[in-house]
Amino acid sequence: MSTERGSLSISSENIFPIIKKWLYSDRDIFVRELVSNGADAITKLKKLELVGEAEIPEGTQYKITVTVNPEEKSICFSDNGIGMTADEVREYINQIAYSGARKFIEKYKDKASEDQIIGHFGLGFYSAFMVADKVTINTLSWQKDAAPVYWESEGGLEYEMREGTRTERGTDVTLYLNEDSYEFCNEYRVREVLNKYCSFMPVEIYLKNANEQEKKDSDKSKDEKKEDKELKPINNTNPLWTKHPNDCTEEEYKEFYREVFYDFKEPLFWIHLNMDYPFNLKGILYFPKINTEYDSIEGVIKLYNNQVFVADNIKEVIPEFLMLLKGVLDCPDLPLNVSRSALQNDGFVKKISDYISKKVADKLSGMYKVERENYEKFWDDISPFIKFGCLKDEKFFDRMKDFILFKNLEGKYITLEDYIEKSKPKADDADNKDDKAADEKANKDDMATADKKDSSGADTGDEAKKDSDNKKEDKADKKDKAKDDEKVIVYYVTDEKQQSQYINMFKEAGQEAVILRHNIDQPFITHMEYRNQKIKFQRIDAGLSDSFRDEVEKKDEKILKKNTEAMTKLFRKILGKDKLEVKVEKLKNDKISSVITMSEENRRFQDMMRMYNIGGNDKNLFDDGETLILNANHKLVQYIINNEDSEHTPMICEQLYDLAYLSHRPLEPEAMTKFIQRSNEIMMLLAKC
Ligand SMILES: Nc1ncnc2c1ncn2[C@@H]1O[C@H](COP(=O)(O)OP(=O)(O)OP(=O)(O)O)[C@@H](O)[C@H]1O
Repeated sequence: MSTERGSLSISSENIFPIIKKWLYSDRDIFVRELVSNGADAITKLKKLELVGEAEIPEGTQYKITVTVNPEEKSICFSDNGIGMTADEVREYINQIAYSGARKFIEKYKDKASEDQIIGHFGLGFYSAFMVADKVTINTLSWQKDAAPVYWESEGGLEYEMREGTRTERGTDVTLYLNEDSYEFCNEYRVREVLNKYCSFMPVEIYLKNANEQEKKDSDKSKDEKKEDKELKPINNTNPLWTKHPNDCTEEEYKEFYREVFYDFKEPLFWIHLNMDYPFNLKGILYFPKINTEYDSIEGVIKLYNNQVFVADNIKEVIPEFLMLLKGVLDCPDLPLNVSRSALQNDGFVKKISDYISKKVADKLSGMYKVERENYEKFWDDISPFIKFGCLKDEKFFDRMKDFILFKNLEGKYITLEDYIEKSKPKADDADNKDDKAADEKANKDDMATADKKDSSGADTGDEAKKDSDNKKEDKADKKDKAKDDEKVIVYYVTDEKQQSQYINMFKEAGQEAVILRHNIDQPFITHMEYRNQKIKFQRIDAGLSDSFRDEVEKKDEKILKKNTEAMTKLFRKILGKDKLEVKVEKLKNDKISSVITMSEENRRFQDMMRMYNIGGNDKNLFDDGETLILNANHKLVQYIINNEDSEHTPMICEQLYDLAYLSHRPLEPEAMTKFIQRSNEIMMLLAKC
């Protein structure tokens, strides 16, 4: 073959600046592209062998060798795949590779900076020119009697082709690096890049340093040379996700997790996705052990395309809440050479995302049904993730809503249904009692009306019926309305230490409450209320139900009212809080002197204001809506009621207020200082010193 020269028909002034800018952040991508080309060449040859077209000597070890040469400032990608004939080089390299690049640029030239492109697939061979001034190809086709071809191009605009010298089937692509890219002839740097992109490629990849090899060869004995041959590939060609789940052991899953995520804490459990239809998707999602004390949980989902790494955490493909997990996903069908915004609108991508979300919900609900014990054991770790998923993905919420657990005051895990069931009998009893009484009354009224009308002698049978019907309708209306108002209240605790006084009261009254102490719980319960209009969450200190109070006789009621008025005046004056609500009540637990309650709405609103730092030092804003309940069954309260003017009353009032406040929310610094001082004074009074 005579030497052949030509120019590559691309308009150079457009292409380079764009590609350079576009690839700037991850120039190392060329390694992935060239190794992938080698792997494709091997896969093609294997296929030809499979269909009986190509005859390959037995024992052939397919491999790709990446050789760095720091002295020559080059890097070479060598494979023993299909190779190319001169015609193929003309077609695939001179035309297709370049026309591919050109098409690509035409499509993205206006968007390159803003609209980031996901995978850089599609650029392939051309990406070599991002780091190299000169690129050469030495190739020999698998075909019988094929002649070797040598090809070179400087700058990627013109090429030269002639007969080559290669004697073994396959292709070498050598890049003579430009000054800015010398890092890519450093063995460690290249190893790093190979580990990033090629750790799980399906063909063995070896990394060599040409200079060291030469040195070793000259120094070494024969035995040592043999050792070199047993160099280990840098990759694992059969990553666990490619195996059938039935063939994987627990230890293998754990080891793979350590290997990929360098996390030496064992994962809680995992989901192995293995699907061929209607799209091809394989992967393993791990639920890592997390510490719920910390707010942020960061996971990583690695996305692969046919075992070639594409990127971490591509949110267009992976449901956002899954980013809290750690995992690998291999999806060969993904259109990765398109822009991110195109992916967002891609129905197919949406389907994948939905499928993954469904699989995760299936696994979790399956665990709930079959391995409830394990599910409970993991609950504290997985619940922030599940709740986040419920907030972000309505379908996930629908699938998971019956499998949300709540830890109650006894430390047992119950579902919302369990909770409702437990609080139902009382409500039902009351309901039934009321209904029965109302029914009886309505019947009696009916009869009385009928009697009356009858005795007057008028033919009012119909009217009486109408009247009775009206009453019944009225009753039904009222009942509906009552049902509407009668939401099941789910009481909850956010801080077991701080709210211990309320917890004790709840426990004594046999009242159920659940513990919701994670940050995600507030938005989550708001969402639950929105989705389930029959329930209402209420923090344990939002109010006291009748079950905490003594039954009060009529005459006592009057006294309590009078005391309430007196104490309101007194406390407002002493504390200087003229909006403070005070109530004197008879609480069953006579060890409790004072409690503060604040309506759920007010507290949520104030918590939100605090979170966003609105309202600053406006104390009045935050005192708004609180009620101080004084227990008339407690001796101290009785004392101040009876001794409003005593010398110690102001001190006792302040202390009672602070003690109640402490169970509700931490004291502000100034109040805390006063509280400590006052406590000391009280002890001094006790010690009479
Ligand atoms: N190492 C190789 N051995 C054999 N043929 C190769 C090799 N490298 C490239 N080719 C040929 O050159 C063509 C163009 O390569 P290029 O990398 O530009 O695009 P591609 O591999 O087809 O697609 P992609 O953009 O996904 O990489 C390939 O399709 C292949 O036919």
